[in-house]
Amino acid sequence: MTRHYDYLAIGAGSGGIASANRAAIRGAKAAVIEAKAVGGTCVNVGCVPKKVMWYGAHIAEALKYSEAYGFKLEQKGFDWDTLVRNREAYIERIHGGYKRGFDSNGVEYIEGFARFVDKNTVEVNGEKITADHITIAVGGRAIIPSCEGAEHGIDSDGFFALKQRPEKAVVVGAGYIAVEIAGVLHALGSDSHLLVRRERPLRYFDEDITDGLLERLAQDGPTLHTNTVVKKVVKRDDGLLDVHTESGDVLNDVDCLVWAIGREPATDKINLEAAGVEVDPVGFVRTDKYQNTNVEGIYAVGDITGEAQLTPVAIKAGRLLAERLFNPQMPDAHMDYSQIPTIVFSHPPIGTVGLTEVEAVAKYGEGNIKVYRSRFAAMYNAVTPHRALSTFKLVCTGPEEKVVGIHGIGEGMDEILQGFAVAMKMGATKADFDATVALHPTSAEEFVTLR
Ligand SMILES: Cc1cc2nc3c(=O)[nH]c(=O)nc-3n(C[C@H](O)[C@H](O)[C@H](O)COP(=O)(O)OP(=O)(O)OC[C@H]3O[C@@H](n4cnc5c(N)ncnc54)[C@H](O)[C@@H]3O)c2cc1C
Ligand SMILES: NC(=O)c1ccc[n+]([C@@H]2O[C@H](COP(=O)([O-])OP(=O)(O)OC[C@H]3O[C@@H](n4cnc5c(N)ncnc54)[C@H](O)[C@@H]3O)[C@@H](O)[C@H]2O)c1
Repeated sequence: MTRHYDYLAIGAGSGGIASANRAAIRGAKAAVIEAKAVGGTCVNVGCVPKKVMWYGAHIAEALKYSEAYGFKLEQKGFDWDTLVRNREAYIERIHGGYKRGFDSNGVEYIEGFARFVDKNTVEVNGEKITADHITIAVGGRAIIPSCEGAEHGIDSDGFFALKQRPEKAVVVGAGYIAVEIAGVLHALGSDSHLLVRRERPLRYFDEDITDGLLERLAQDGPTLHTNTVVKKVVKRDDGLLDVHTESGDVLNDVDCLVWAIGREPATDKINLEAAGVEVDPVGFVRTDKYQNTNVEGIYAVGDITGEAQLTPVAIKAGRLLAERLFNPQMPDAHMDYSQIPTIVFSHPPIGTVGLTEVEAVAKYGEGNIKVYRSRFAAMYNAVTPHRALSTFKLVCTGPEEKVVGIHGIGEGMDEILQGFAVAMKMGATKADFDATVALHPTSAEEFVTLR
């Protein structure tokens, strides 16, 4: 007997889970197949453990500020193991929540690695499973460079598997993951080094914001090595690493090397050819705006599509796909990939939505852009010896000064952005921002008092 479903998601990560649950809620007989752990990258080796580590780093920072707030604390050290244990217990509870969600929605959870047999059939653990609609939601994995000794480094999965705090860590890369991991390690007490190939990390972010990041890194952050490319990694007899750069420098005595140079799609082992699904030269499954692949009845959502690689994007795309397929009220449902807000959990966090100043000038012309920015000391650290500046910025266009870009680096930016992203999505102008009464005293009020 072959099991048959109306809807089958391959991969129980953000996109697969969300789409299967929504399909079942809309009445479809749905299943999701997972090779590793329910929740996928985000829950197990991504957003969730990262944010827990970031909160740990946040507490370390608060302890540093505590003296200026009058606390006389005797610190007895930091126990990495406790933080990791509590983090993993929390993730276990999330797993339980997902399983209960499947049960209550009527989604079948199948453990195993799926491979296509034909356009309506996959094979899992030797069993053939068929479905009318199949969604590829298999996500991606870290890229490891090909330099000599690269195998001595770990990726972000390896970072979350660390049993103890590294003494000296080198993190290679200039994107979200590199900035976040290097920042956490620094705050938790490792001698942390961030190696970027060019002149700054997060090069595609608004320059005022990355200027702010550079300033903060120089004040209190991992040591930044710009224009630095790793040439080879040598593992010594004592187990430590020497990381050699193209320019001849060597970072010695490294006990943790993390590669964070981007992620690649995991489409190579699922026998897509059998289904006739085309991938781009990198391996991403390109879709139309309805998440349709080139094969009828096969869809793709999440990181595997090469679109903004963020959990809420995978979730929204997955849910909207299920609505389109199984909810007669929503035959045109599809994801709007414009104006996606995003946070980098640096120290302090960076938040951004819409166009950078450079992108706005390219799109609308220099004469049609008005930029408002504020550099200010957040009260939180201004009363301590660790006074540091935040940068908030609005990019506006046209005579009505429609807000097309919101950017900030500063304490609380991770929680501030969401509401402002709603305003921007609704087409808010600078005058709308100004007409809103400020919340005082907050950092957020800077956005409605910009001159
Ligand atoms: C370190 C890190 C930090 C991150 N932090 C954030 C953050 O703070 N905020 C944010 O929005 N995003 C963050 N992301 C990105 C986010 O995790 C991804 O965008 C999101 O998980 C993508 O969801 P997905 O469903 O496309 O894929 P995934 O979550 O990767 O899920 C794919 C699943 O498919 C499974 N699978 C693969 N092949 C098969 C197969 N053949 N059969 C069965 N199962 C299979 C995998 O085991 C995996 O569980 C982070 C990512 C990383 C790596
Ligand atoms: N806070 C968040 O929302 C969050 C956090 C982590 C990851 N993510 C998602 O996961 C995706 C992957 O993150 P990422 O940081 O791995 O990738 P990324 O694409 O953001 O950044 C990779 C960086 O590595 C650099 N790079 C590439 N090859 C290199 C090499 N050989 N040597 C040195 N540097 C090299 C690139 O220039 C780039 O800056 C992100 O694009 C993001 O969408 C999101």
